[in-house]
Amino acid sequence: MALVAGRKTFAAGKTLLLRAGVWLGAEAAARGGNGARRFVSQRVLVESDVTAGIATIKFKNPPVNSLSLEFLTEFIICLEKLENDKTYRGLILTSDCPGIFSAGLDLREMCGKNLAHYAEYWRAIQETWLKLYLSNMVLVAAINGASPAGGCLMALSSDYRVLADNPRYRIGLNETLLGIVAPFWFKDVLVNTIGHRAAEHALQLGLLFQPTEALQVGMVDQVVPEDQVQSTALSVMTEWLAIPDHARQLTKSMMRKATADNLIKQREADIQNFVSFVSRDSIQKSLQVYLEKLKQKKH
Ligand SMILES: CCCCCCCC/C=C/C=C/CC(=O)SCCNC(=O)CCNC(=O)[C@H](O)C(C)(C)COP(=O)(O)OP(=O)(O)OC[C@H]1O[C@@H](n2cnc3c(N)ncnc32)[C@H](O)[C@@H]1OP(=O)(O)O
Repeated sequence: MALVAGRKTFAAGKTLLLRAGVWLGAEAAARGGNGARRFVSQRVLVESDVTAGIATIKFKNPPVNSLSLEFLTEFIICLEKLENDKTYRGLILTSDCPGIFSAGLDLREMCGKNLAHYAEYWRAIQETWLKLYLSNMVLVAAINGASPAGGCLMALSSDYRVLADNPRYRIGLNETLLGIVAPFWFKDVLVNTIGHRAAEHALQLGLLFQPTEALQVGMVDQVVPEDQVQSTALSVMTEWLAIPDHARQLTKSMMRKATADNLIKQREADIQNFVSFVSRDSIQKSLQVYLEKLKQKKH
């Protein structure tokens, strides 16, 4: 396994410093005789079935798979590796943390840091989304836990969503409950998925849906018993992979390009908006109060 500190070049000529210890791994992994490979990085686990052309990324950033800068850096590298390796036509996104798909953006990255940090963080969030949303692979989200805000966005950016039938696993864009506003491109993805009226309702109230409600509103495509999430994701994937890649990829691009371009053409302005919004005293206060409430919940 190669442990390195280096630089990753992102769009717009910007760079994101890779933290020491990030896996850049040459196929570090055990390679079984049956075509199965397993890449190991600290926060992102990649399992793959070379014969089927399917990889599975398991988020492994306990306790809640928050999207910290370190997690995002590893995740982007893994995505790029899979995207560039033509062996893989399908990718399943799921979690290695019991009961949590992802708690969304890491609130600690948005609190008490300097402006340059907020800008670096937001660029990584944008990059992650663009890579997911525009992936040539078929993406299936096997949602095996709670999925608020940024966690929900990751699921919404997939091509198909399977959610475990557990009332504790709520999913939605709850930003207003934190006193913050979902960025326009989060909103666009939600509108594309559930329609304008339902999205307006859900966004203003910061609704987190239980599985049956999420299915009803169209936020997920299937709700299945918890122990069937992975097998269902796999059989959905097989169905999607039966479609010729070029036709499916062009269709996906036709459906998604305008939404992605909307961000791409104003990435820098979007970063500046985020930085000035999140650094306001009132927003810092709201985020701190929210984090404190999360901590106190236990006691
Ligand atoms: C004018 C227009 C300008 C527009 C500009 C845009 C501006 C802003 C954009 C921001 C967009 C943000 C999107 C987001 O993703 S914000 C994050 C939203 N996430 C949440 O609300 C989830 C919060 N967490 C939970 O609800 C729960 O933790 C849950 C995921 C359901 C898991 O519950 P449970 O298993 O009971 O675990 P705990 O709550 O006890 O949490 C364990 C520890 O983890 C910490 N934690 C939880 N979530 C986060 C998080 N998102 N970031 C950082 N840390 C988190 C929690 O505090 C506990 O910590 P500790 O053990 O130290 O007490």
